[in-house]
Amino acid sequence: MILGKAVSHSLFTRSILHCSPCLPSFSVSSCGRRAASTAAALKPASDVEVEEATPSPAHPLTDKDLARLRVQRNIGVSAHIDSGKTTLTERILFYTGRIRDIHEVRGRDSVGAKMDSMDLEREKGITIQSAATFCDWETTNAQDGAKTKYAMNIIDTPGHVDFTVEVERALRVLDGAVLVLCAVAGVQSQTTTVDRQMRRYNVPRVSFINKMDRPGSNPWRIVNQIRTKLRIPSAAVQVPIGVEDGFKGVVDLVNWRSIYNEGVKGSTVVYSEEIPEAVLDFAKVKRTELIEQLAEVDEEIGELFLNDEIPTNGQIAAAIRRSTIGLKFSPVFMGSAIKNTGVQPLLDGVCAYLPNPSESEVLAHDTNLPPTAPQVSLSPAAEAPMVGLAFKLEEGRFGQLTYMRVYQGTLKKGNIIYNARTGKKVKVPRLVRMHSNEMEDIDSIGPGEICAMFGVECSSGDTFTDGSTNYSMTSMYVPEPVISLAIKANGVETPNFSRALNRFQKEDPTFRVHLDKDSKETIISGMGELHLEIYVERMRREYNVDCTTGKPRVAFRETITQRAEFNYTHKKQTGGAGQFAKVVGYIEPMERDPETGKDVEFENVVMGASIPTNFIPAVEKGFYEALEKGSLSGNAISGCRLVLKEGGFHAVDSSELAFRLATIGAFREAYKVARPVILEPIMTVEVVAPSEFQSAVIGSLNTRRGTIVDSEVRDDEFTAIAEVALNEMFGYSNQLRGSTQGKGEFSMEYKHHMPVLPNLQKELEDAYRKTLPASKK
Ligand SMILES: Nc1nc2c(ncn2[C@@H]2O[C@H](COP(=O)(O)OP(=O)(O)OP(=O)(O)O)[C@@H](O)[C@H]2O)c(=O)[nH]1
Repeated sequence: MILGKAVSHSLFTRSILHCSPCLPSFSVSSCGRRAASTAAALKPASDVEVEEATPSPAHPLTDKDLARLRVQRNIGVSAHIDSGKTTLTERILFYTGRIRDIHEVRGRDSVGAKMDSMDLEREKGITIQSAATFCDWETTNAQDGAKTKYAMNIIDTPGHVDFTVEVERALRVLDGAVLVLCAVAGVQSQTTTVDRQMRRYNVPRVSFINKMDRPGSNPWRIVNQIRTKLRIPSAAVQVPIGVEDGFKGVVDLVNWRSIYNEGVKGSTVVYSEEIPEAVLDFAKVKRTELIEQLAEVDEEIGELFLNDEIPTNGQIAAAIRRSTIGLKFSPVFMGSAIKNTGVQPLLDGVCAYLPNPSESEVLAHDTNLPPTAPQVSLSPAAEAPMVGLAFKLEEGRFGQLTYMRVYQGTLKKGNIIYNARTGKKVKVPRLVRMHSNEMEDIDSIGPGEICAMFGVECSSGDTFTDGSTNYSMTSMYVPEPVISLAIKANGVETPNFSRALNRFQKEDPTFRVHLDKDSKETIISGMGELHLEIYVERMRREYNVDCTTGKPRVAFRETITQRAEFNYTHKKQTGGAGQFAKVVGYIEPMERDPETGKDVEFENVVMGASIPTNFIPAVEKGFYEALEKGSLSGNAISGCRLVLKEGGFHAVDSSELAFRLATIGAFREAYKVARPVILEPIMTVEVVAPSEFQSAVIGSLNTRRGTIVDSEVRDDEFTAIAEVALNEMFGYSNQLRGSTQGKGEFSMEYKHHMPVLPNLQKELEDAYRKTLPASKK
């Protein structure tokens, strides 16, 4: 465990989360992607002929499209920290021929894993940025030996929750995922976070129980946890041959055969029709369990089951595929990435059971239509008008790189494309396919594929079209920062200081920078200490800027609890041109959008010409400026909508400045009446420690005003999950170490912001008032 150990030197140890109870089965959300209709009765390529999904009526898929899409997979590898995602991906790259040798995460050869391409990642042994790679995989049909070559885009995402936005980005654009779990630790706090993110974007997943070689590994406990903790109907599609040190292969329950890895680094896969005697009976039981689970979620198997008929291998495989794509089931694979066992069968499973790009419906808004109009369904037809989503920006050695998933049509080098948000057009000068930090130039990219473009300025989450449509895709969910600190360049501040901060902000929407107007300090905010630490370190390494940082502070926020009207006139007549602007409207509390995380909004409902339209943007600007600093504690204001109803202007004295200042003044007045409160981040804290320390751990969480929401005792260790205010977590890693003889581990993740207790509110208000100049008190 890299970071959660109680020996961590850091103030807070990094954050991970247990989500609130999940829905019993996957729900359909409107995050721009809907689960594919299961009616298409999709069958696995490795076993039976594949039927394709219903084509979009507007742009039907041609046979050529279908042939291309059928063998395409865009998948992510996600999990709790240290489950072995990077180690697994390294094997995948090796077996698919992408890399010539395997290098371990923090391995002795000091090369580091391919996908951890940043120096910092290799040093710390953690994944910080998600890396995309492209590879091929050939499967062999178990029945007739027919071979099929698949093209895969794989994204290895960070497990650490401070970099959660990287996971969001990846899942937004992937068609399927591999959820990696440790065979000993099982479902951990971050597993549930990743699970929630997969649900948000309706991403079907196969599960992979890794580390089967570890002492104490127990895949059946993990399968059970997937069912009960993640509430996903699931069943193993394999049974291990040998345990722990003796783990040497798996029984394939679908095709009823044994699979072993042999040769150099397990690169030869040996199939045998003989099932070892030691596991034969058990494998039969588990195959029956697989069929029973499928009967619960799949009609065809359900029917056969009721009639006491035994499904064929092909029928079982087809049912797994249908129910996985239909978000009703997750097949469970097992292996040991480090021991090179079970990885190739997992790859076969990815091809067999995860969807191709035509099998999930992707939606976009037509911005020509009113926002309430139904969204349009995009079609992965090569000849359709191009629509793509820029999901990640990265500034590398060669300039800005923009990662894009093309959803519809074809993107070609030299094409003119339009940014749907800004309306700006841009020529695509260079198109590449990424392999971690190396690239391959390409001339064009078809729908359903992932590529990177050079020289395309935009923000992450922007939609690009070829200009013939006005489609725009919803962006991804961006959580609120929870921690902030003041940062200052040592010595004279060079332009590199702001250059670096600007670049990081563009790359990462959870990293924010603002200038505190009163203290004149630059404040950076993010998802956790490690998150900010990494950026400070990157400033030093990549921009040659050494910085001093202040003490990490909790990112408190302010919000309003009731609606308040305003009717405000800003008037100034001090010789020369005067200033005049009048604004009338109200502010009201606003719920956070569960999809995008947006919780502030400006709405203009002015009828007639009481405010000329050219001044409206100045009102909006004034509103956002006023939100930067609440009057209670100086923290930013969230959860607030401003509605502008009418106003007044003067032919000579009205200006943008006057309207901006009028709005700030109006907001400040209304804010006092809107019963403002201070909010603090509440974290979900997970502690794992030997059972003998249970009462000490629970006691310490209680004294920190924590609410215990779940606990579990296993053999000789226990897990406690509590909700605790981040402000109460200072010094917790030291305390935990002391109270558990260094054997306890903890992790935490942001849950939500909640109003602080009245005494803390008073304390924060008093402290803030002291920092203000006399005129503002
Ligand atoms: N015993 C055992 N150890 C493994 C296995 N796979 C990975 N590990 C070890 O587990 C540790 C974490 O592996 P990583 O591949 O870095 O895990 P990760 O999930 O990518 O970690 P983050 O990127 O930090 O989230 C490393 O020390 C690996 O050597 C496995 O199959 N068996």
